[in-house]
Amino acid sequence: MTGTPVHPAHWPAPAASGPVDATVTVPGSKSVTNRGLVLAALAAEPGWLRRPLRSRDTLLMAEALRAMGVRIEETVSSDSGDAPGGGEAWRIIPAGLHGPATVDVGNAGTVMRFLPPVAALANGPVRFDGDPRSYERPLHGVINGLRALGARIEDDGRGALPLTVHGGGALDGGPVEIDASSSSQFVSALLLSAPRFNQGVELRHTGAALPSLPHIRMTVDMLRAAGAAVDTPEAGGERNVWRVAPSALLGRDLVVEPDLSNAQPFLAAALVTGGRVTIPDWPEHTTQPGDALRAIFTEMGGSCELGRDGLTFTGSGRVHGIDVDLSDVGELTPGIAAVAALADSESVLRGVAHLRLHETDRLAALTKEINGLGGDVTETADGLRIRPRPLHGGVFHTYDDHRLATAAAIIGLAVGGVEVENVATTAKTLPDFPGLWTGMLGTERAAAPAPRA
Ligand SMILES: O=C(O)C1=C[C@@H](OP(=O)(O)O)[C@@H](O)[C@H](O)C1
Ligand SMILES: C=C(OP(=O)(O)O)C(=O)O
Repeated sequence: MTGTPVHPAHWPAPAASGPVDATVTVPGSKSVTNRGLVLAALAAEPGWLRRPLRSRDTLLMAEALRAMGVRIEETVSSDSGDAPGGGEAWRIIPAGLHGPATVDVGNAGTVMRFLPPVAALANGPVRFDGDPRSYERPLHGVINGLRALGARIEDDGRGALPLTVHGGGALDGGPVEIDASSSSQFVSALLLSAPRFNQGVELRHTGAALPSLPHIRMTVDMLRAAGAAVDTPEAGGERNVWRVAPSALLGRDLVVEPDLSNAQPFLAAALVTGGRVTIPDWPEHTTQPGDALRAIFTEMGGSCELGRDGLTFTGSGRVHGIDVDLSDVGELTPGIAAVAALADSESVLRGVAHLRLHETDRLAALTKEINGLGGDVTETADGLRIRPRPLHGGVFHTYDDHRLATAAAIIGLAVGGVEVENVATTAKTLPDFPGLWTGMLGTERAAAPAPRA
């Protein structure tokens, strides 16, 4: 392990003493939970979310919907937590949406983008505010889009928080063009509420490349599963256009998949230590971007098998660099950068310029912090170039970014003396990350691997 912390408030990232061999149950998906909450709140009847993620981002979403009149009851069923119907469940009971209300978005992209359209459907003013960083994250696509669709919004003209949506109880809807090149969440936001707009929506993205396409597919899939008619005329040659017809939404009974992006550090631990990690309940089919880790980490030196027990990822003991376009799966970048810093060859991570506007400027933060441990990372116009170097211990700053903290933990497995500043920031999307991490390490195989049963 790592000895005395250099700063008592910092978390000494545990080094692995051998190959990890663990099964890690990862909590529910942030993206599915927060879409599920919004769709259930807009539905015509009550619904259930089972195994929801309970983390800062999802609790802020639930609190905001409650502030607008929705009832959300948190229950723990006495059935086994392993059964699809067992464990924690939230019952969502929609009601007439109303202001006055205040919404704290924290630093949750899903809350700051998905809820202004909901507020436009409410009766009365809804004020949006959040962490200092939320003032810097782009929101112009949602603000401009909603105004074009008939909403009244009071803001300071920067295309960002804070703002007040003066809901009129209904919204015209209709055709609208936005530039969503800085966040796919602008598109998801307008689509999620669109069945409740009088004319639905015909949404067209007009800017440069659109990031995080799997997250838009997740929005479309979940809308359809709730009974909405969504047309994506891509097949007819019309790209970046979505049509949602006005309709009532059904109350669903939805079991939330594990968060595959939060599975990343655990899979990375298998890769970096040449060990083996199983993630139970890995879905066979999913729109979550984390599913891409099967291919990405395999290319970086491991192998994986999807079976009855879940996804088992096995490291080979060697870690290779990678040249990869991450525009579809940008939220995986910090974890991939951490593994790349420990690889046997150079990596180039492309297509993720929009990460400069995430929880922090992730490209600058990863460059500074990995280089602070002796690494050689340079920023490119749209990503990172990472040349592995022998690393040493030191403080890894996290800038209130959960994925910076988990990236630091990955590096700490292989590099003694890494101190993670504010590891508690992982609570944005992952309750008790340090507990899960040390639990995984508690099951490390001894230096000589024990025979498998
Ligand atoms: O819709 C979603 O649930 C998300 C979309 C993506 O946002 P961007 O398109 O802004 O990168 C992703 O990075 C974020 O973590 C979650
Ligand atoms: C970009 C992320 O979050 P947000 O939903 O706040 O945009 C993320 O979780 O990596």
